[in-house]
Amino acid sequence: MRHAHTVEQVRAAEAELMARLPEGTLMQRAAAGLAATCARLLPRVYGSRVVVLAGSGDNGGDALYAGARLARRGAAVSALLLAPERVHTGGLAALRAAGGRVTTDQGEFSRADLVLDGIVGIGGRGGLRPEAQPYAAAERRGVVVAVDVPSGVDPDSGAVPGAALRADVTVCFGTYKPGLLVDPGASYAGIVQLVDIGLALPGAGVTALQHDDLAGMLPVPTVESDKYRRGVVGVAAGSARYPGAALLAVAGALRGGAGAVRYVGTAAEEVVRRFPEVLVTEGGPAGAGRVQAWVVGPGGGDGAARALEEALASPVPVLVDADGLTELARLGPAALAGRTAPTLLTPHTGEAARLLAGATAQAPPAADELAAARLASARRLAAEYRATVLLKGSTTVVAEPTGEVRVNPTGTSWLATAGSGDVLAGLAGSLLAAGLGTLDAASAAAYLHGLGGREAAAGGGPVTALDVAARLGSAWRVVRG
Ligand SMILES: NC(=O)C1=CN([C@@H]2O[C@H](COP(=O)(O)OP(=O)(O)OC[C@H]3O[C@@H](n4cnc5c(N)ncnc54)[C@H](OP(=O)(O)O)[C@@H]3O)[C@@H](O)[C@H]2O)[C@@H](O)CC1
Ligand SMILES: [K+]
Repeated sequence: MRHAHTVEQVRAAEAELMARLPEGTLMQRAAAGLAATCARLLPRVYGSRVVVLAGSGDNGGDALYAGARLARRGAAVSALLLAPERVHTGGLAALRAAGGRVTTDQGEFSRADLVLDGIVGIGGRGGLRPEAQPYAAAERRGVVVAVDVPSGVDPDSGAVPGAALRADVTVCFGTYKPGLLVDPGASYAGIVQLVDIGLALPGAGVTALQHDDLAGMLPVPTVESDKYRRGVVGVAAGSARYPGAALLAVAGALRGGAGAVRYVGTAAEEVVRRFPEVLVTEGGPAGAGRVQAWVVGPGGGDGAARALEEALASPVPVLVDADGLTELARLGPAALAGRTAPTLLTPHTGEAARLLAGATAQAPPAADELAAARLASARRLAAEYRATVLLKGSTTVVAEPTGEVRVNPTGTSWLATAGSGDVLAGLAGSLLAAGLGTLDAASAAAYLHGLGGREAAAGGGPVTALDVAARLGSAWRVVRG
């Protein structure tokens, strides 16, 4: 699991540790880890050209001290100072003492084998300032290593409010920052490496699953398992207008670990023809047999209102997607007030905007605003509806009403394809039926779905939702080792 902490949490832990250590110890730990990563990235340190972009704070100090360490190993290190009158004096002195120099030739940025971005770190606000903006657009031949955070990325939210420096590698200190894991910030961070500097941190509000976490979470049948013990997932999806959504949701549900899939709705004939193993019932959820979790809404059309009402009245977990969400936005959070079992909402940003409007009786916010602040948007929605919310997008995030968030590290932009969300809904519902809680089911489903998407897109071409569903089995095998 990757744990990410806010700037406020990092500052508090830093102050507590600094009070017990000789001055400068933390910065030296940070610089040592940074220099070690840079040395690994260079074919050889001796003779390579390194440029340090140094801003006015300790982030610049880290970069200058790391530059000094590389200079001592024979690199030709020069520093471009963004605020010369406020540069970190200790860092600059160390660099000079090691044979590094200050330059004003911005062209050195483009010629460097490696650039250290120490313009601004967790003290940064807003995008790059005018003096740093040319570097965001400049050509580069070497690798760019961001110090703690790519400059211009908001560490807490991942928002990129103006120009930012795109990194190939980000070396962060003490903990991950949420902005390194959530787009758009994550897309500026490249590969993120963590250097332990000894901070004692509280529980993380934002986490990201890794392969090992999935291996421990996914349901595994035992010798005593029968289909009912493994869970039956009910899928109320598809309509005369969108029969395909039923097939895609069922395709996802069949690969989520539940023992059986029960389909209710008007696409029953097509579903059985395609998937003979599925139990089918005409009508709505209320008249169907026993299930351990419901998925309602994909392609539901006019039938979505009734399916939603019946599913929400049941005492089992319910996942609401697509047309079910449109209906829920109309009803508002009151529709979930009487639920005794958990509810999982899986909106894209457009649906999230409608849901928020339904909760606040205000005009819906712009979907791109929600996407730019996706952590805050998902948290707000989860709090308003008192439900778990999986907000789809370039980084899918799952938020609990408590504010706890999991961000999904897998995925590919090829997943933004018609029907992909139907597969995800079926998969997550199946994991719910198999007994996972809403947070685990949603984040595990997003993870597997992302891996399936990556695998389907491995050749570099477009993928279809069915391609993704077909790869889910192998995604399970990958994470279970
Ligand atoms: N926490 C830890 O445990 C450890 C932290 N360490 C390191 O310290 C870093 C934090 O250092 P920090 O506090 O000095 O802040 P930092 O990010 O260098 O900014 C400095 C100043 O920049 C300015 N500024 C603001 N926005 C800007 C912008 N967009 N573009 C340009 N400038 C901008 C603003 O000043 P202003 O100009 O507004 O007066 C601000 O005060 C941290 O990221 C890590 O690298 C490690 O050494 C070890 C342990
Ligand atoms: K930086």
